[in-house]
Amino acid sequence: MFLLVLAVVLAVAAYLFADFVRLLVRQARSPLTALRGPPCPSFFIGNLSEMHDMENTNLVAQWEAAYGASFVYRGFVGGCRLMTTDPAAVAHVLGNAYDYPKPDFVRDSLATMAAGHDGLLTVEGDQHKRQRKILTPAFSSSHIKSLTPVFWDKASQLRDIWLRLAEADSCNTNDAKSETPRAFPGYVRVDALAWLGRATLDAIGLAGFGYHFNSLTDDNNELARAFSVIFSTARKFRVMTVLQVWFPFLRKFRRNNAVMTQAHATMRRIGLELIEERSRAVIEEQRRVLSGAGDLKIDGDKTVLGRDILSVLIRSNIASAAKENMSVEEVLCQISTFIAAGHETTSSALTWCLYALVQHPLTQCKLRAALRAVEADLPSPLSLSDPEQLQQLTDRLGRCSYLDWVVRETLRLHAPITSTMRVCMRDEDAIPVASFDSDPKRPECRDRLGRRLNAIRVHRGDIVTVPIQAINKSTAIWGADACAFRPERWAQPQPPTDGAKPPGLYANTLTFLNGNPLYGNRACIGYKFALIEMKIFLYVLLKDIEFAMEPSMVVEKKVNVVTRPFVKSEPELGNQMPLYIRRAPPPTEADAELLDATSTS
Ligand code: HEM
Repeated sequence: MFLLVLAVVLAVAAYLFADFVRLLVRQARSPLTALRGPPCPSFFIGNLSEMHDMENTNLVAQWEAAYGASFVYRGFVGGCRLMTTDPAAVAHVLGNAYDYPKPDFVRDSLATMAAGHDGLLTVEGDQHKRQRKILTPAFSSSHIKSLTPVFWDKASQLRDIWLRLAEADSCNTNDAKSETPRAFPGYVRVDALAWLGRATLDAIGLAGFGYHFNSLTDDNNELARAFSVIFSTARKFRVMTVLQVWFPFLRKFRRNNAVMTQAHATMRRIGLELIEERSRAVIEEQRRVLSGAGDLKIDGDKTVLGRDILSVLIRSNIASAAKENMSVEEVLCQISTFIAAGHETTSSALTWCLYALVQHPLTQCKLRAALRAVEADLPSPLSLSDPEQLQQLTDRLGRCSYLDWVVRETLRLHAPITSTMRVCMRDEDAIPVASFDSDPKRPECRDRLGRRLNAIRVHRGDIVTVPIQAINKSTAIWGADACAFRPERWAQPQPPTDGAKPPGLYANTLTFLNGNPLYGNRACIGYKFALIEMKIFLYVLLKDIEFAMEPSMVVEKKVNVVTRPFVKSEPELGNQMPLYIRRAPPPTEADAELLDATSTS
């Protein structure tokens, strides 16, 4: 017995050792070793430890200033990874997404967090192309527009809850620290992150799957609890995590406690019930259409009985040729993928937007004036049950420039996903860099010996990091005030005005990434959903509520896939955004002047 155990241990050790040697050889032969980069503080984990806090330390900007737009940092056992803020290099990597997929340790980590191994976020190649084609109709502008009543409803529900809290005795609130400081008489403290998280979860549940989480009013929904367990179990930075990156074998030894297993089982059971229910409804819908019963006819999304994304996905799935269909397992993974991808990203964006507005009270006042002007000549009060009125208002919000500028500036400066990683799967490749002649402000790309490069050579297995947030606020792209929150910069038609623009899908930023339908489109499929949702929430909340923050409070960013706020002086409260709220005073004549300022800035 002892010998058998010894043999197994030796076999495993030999296997790991061989893998380790292969890794060292591959890393040593990578052409990336020729590039410049910061010193490596640790042989074992390279620069990874200092990068953990890079959204607060502006580390990438410091590295960019020292080594240019493309340089290498070190990963596990000194492996060189390319980091680039160069628009041409980023465009090449994102534009050839099927040759530059997410590394398998990233996919694996996203899959175990919630997205599943067969969801759109984690699949690659032909499977991704097929899924994206089936899912695209569910995210068309017209379809997203038909989902807006859900956003109006949830935003109004949150506003009413906040106003009730604000108007009740502040000592009676359930929020963590209800004591109102003297600086804010008449205000009450709420944790905006938690409340917005609940509201956006409710919204994705209804708009995505016709499922009522009711998390704004009920703490006990079992699916909401399952998701909260899964998200909060997101892994901490541990040596084991680093080892699992390179030795997939070790991923089998992840700590998966009973609560987590139970949460996954709940997610699966409810997901299957939802699919069955929706499939039955869609098949019945089609049967009635084919038999000529009732007044139903198939007319794109307009015949939707349930307008939710899952119904459209099932309908689109049924309409595809059999070999193009998604399996039940794949459909199941889309449910958790959309909840994972669409809920905390949007609540993070909204939370950071409110943060930016409390830091810039004049902008908050201007935005409120602009929002109040949107409904100036509509019958008042707004009726949520009048779809025509809601549609009219949604269209007007779409045309409110100042709201659009605030949303763009928030998503530029506070991208909820701050970086992404890709791995080269071509045997070798030359990643182009922006030429110095086309963009003289940009530092040239040079190797360790100081030689100017027109392209960066990479081999299969080389990792490329795209620092989304750092590119969004790069001074080389956005100018000297790149780090300032200044919505007025969007008064120009297409900022940034000179130099090479980042190859982003939205507002010349990389917040939603970008893609190429032929070679791999990994851009955010839900970006129109997120933008409309954000605008409706901001309209409903800002119009009636005034927000403030204790000036002494230092808020930092903590990145765990999504960026969340963290108050330095209150670490025991974890991620939070403590804001002070009160009912906004009625409009005054000064609002008209503010409104003028928004249109002339
Ligand atoms: C402000 C809100 C949002 C932001 C900033 C955001 C950002 C992103 C980013 C950066 C990616 C690419 C990730 C990568 O490849 O590394 C992505 C992908 C994705 N997003 Fe979003 N997202 C948001 C909202 C949403 C919403 C509301 C949904 C769904 C309802 C959604 C669904 C997805 C999906 C399914 C993918 C994977 C797409 C693919 O690989 O083909 N996102 N998102």
